[in-house]
Amino acid sequence: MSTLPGSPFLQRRADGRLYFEDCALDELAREHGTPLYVYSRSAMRAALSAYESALAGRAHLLCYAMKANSSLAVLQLFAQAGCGFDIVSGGELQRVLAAGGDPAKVVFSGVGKTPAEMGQALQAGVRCFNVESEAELDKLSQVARALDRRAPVSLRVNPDVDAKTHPYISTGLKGNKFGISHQRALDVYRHAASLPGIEVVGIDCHIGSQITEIDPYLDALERVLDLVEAVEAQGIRLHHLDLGGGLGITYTDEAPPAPDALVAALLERIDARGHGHREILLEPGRSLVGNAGVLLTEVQYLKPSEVEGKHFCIVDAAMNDLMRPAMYEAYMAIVPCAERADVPVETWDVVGPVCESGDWLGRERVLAVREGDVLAILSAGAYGMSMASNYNTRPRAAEVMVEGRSAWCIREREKIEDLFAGERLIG
Ligand SMILES: Cc1ncc(COP(=O)(O)O)c(C=O)c1O
Ligand SMILES: N[C@@H](CCCC[NH3+])C(=O)O
Repeated sequence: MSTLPGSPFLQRRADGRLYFEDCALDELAREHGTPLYVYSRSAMRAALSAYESALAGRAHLLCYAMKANSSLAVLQLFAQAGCGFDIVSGGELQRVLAAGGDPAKVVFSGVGKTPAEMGQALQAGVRCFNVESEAELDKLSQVARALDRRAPVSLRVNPDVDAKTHPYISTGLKGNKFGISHQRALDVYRHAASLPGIEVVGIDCHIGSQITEIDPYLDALERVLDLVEAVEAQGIRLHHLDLGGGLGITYTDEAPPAPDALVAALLERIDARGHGHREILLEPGRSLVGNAGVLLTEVQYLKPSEVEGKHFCIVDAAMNDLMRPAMYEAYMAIVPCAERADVPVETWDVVGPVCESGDWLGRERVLAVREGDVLAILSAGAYGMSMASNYNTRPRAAEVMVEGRSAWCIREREKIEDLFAGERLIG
């Protein structure tokens, strides 16, 4: 038995087959078809309890950043465990409610909240708006007044800290569109405190995603705490510190800190500066679900190229199912669901059927494969299905949740008719 990168719940057993918990992945592929996302409930729960145990004894709220994986059964799991949610749209709020989540544990982030979304969130009674600009603050005050309410607000501060991650997923540098610069934030807090529709309740910061070091978090925390002290010196009380999400996972050989190591380092610094009485909010996404998911795909054709050394393994999943490789050149491990010794090992570019040269899932992968084999793309639980599209009129994949020997279909495969159901011919 051997464990693969990322999750102790994913194992290659003595029979040469890959199991998620006690479910053989080649069997799930046969039963449900491919492409197929498979998630492990135990892996998600284990990731959550790593955060929860590190925060035990503290006033805290974990707000799962649901953009990472917003499937209802995933949200249901976190809601039942008592989590809140970090949302970025009215649609995400509706999903939280549909999954049984508590709106009073929801924080609403995002640079472009519309007045309609603000109203919807106020009516639902969200815990806090993480406001990202002065213009948004003024709009939110107006919307709240019109509803005869006051909107609970944190300012999302941009601390200008390098999270040392891919430029597309860095959010805390001064050139990024996110948050209010830490130099301007004190003035904006004063303005917020003067607005009739706003009630200042906290401070928020989120510096990026797939972060593999603790130091950028501590650098950001120092700036946030400097600001908290300056704001409170003006008589404006900040109840909670929301330190965002962003903790990375292992895709191949990355070694990010474990959630408990990150939380311990943050709490130590918070206590050392005399802020230990504040409630801590965190917004982890990827680190709760990323390693708890795989994408299964069947090999359609093997196409050894005439060009020296280029061999294509054409599979039935594509960039529309899993966008990370095409979008960020992200490395995702790819392994066969059942090992075979009857074909030679070759170096393959694993590509999808979509009509784009950028439609690849893995380059130069050493695999022994034949047509009809099922491959597993690992660590696909975050930013996989939630970023899937219908490009090339491809229906989105089905999803299965496993726990022990049980497996539940949590999302049916989309049908072609679903894709143009709302379209109209003219005349
Ligand atoms: C505001 C906000 N909070 C939390 C997250 C979660 O990030 P991650 O999935 O990297 O933990 C994101 C995404 O980067 C985000 O934009
Ligand atoms: N979609 C990105 C993460 C974006 C984080 C959202 N702020 C990824 O797959 O890595």
